[in-house]
Amino acid sequence: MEEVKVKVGQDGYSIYIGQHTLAQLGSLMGRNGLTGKALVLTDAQVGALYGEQVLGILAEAGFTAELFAVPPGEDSKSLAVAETVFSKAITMGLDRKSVIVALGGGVVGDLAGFIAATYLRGIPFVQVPTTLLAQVDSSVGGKVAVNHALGKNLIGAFYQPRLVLIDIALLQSLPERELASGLAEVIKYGIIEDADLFSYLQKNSRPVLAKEPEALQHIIKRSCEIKAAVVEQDEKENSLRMILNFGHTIGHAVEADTGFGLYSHGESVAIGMVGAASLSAALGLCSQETVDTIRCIIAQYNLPLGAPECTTDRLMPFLVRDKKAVGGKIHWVLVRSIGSVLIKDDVPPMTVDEILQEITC
Ligand SMILES: NC(=O)c1ccc[n+]([C@@H]2O[C@H](COP(=O)([O-])OP(=O)(O)OC[C@H]3O[C@@H](n4cnc5c(N)ncnc54)[C@H](O)[C@@H]3O)[C@@H](O)[C@H]2O)c1
Ligand SMILES: O=C(O)C(=O)C[C@@H](O)[C@H](O)[C@H](O)COP(=O)(O)O
Ligand SMILES: [Zn+2]
Repeated sequence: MEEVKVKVGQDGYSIYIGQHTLAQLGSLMGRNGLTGKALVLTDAQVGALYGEQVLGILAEAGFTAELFAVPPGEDSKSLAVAETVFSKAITMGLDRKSVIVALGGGVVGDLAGFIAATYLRGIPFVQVPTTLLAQVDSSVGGKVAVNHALGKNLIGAFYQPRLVLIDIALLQSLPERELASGLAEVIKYGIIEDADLFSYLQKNSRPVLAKEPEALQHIIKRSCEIKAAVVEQDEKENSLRMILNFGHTIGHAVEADTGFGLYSHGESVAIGMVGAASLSAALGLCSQETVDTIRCIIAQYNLPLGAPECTTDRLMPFLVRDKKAVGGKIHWVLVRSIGSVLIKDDVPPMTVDEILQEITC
């Protein structure tokens, strides 16, 4: 098992990464000062696969644990579903020393973190991510939120978990489409920070798509290291952290415009990365070759390059509501070359319009 530290807040926390690590959940929680009651929040699909096993592991470590499953899918990241979880927490008698364990993908993790941040004004929570996307991205860094019909993640907080336990063996049951979705965020890390990771992905699509443990361990650890380093420097997204949002300005607009479900989060980010790369080239910031390289890796990992269901007019209002916008100015994360990005807040709306036309045709 490898360990990546996230040095944020008073004590920071650890991300534990390995094969068949789940059995150590209870002991790691104990070692990190957690005891008492535990509410394991999951979705119905993940709960059916791993719920009983996790309850057993926690019981053996002395926790009084109960499972609560929400419906699978993005719709569960809502205030309505959060309300049902709050009711469970209250009837179970969770107190400030109790813990919420997020067992699932990014939907469960973001929802569980939101509940943990607000229930009794904050109780500890632990991330046990079960999708690749959650293992490389959403379980780390403390962005917790639910959606609003008018936009993604509009109601939330920065609230860090007490530990993250990644068991790559859990990915064996993950459907291909969900694996690809997580790979979109790994491609993102390559573009924003690490040309070597990008080149590893270009050369190793076979073992990665075949879920070979060595390949998974490599890309997950590297992704967590990159995210941890960024979050340590700018936890609340005042500047540097914006780079983790590469592809998300358009990506979130695509997700919202298609009703949160037609395209998964990772697929929407893939489309958004194509848009952001084309925008960068249109502004003379990167070469057309860089755009083609990005399009090529996205296609290599079976991810979409555009969203023909969307229209420019409908996407525009979502862009303005991007959380990186200040005073109506959108902060775009743009690419210079693979491994290097920059932030720009003076992109002409006409150029954005042209790029949106391209990705929606
Ligand atoms: N907080 C952050 O920093 C952050 C970062 C990236 C994404 N996100 C959020 O994460 C969410 C997307 O997360 P996701 O892609 O994990 O989607 P998800 O949580 O909806 O999971 C995808 C599907 O996979 C199933 N699943 C999960 N684990 C499984 C397993 N091991 N085996 C079989 N099936 C399994 C789930 O039941 C679900 O149907 C979005 O809401 C996005 O906004 C947050
Ligand atoms: O951790 C971050 O910071 C990110 O931007 C990671 C993104 O992959 C993630 O989708 C995040 O939830 C987006 O946040 P938002 O602030 O744009 O809602
Ligand atoms: Zn994302």
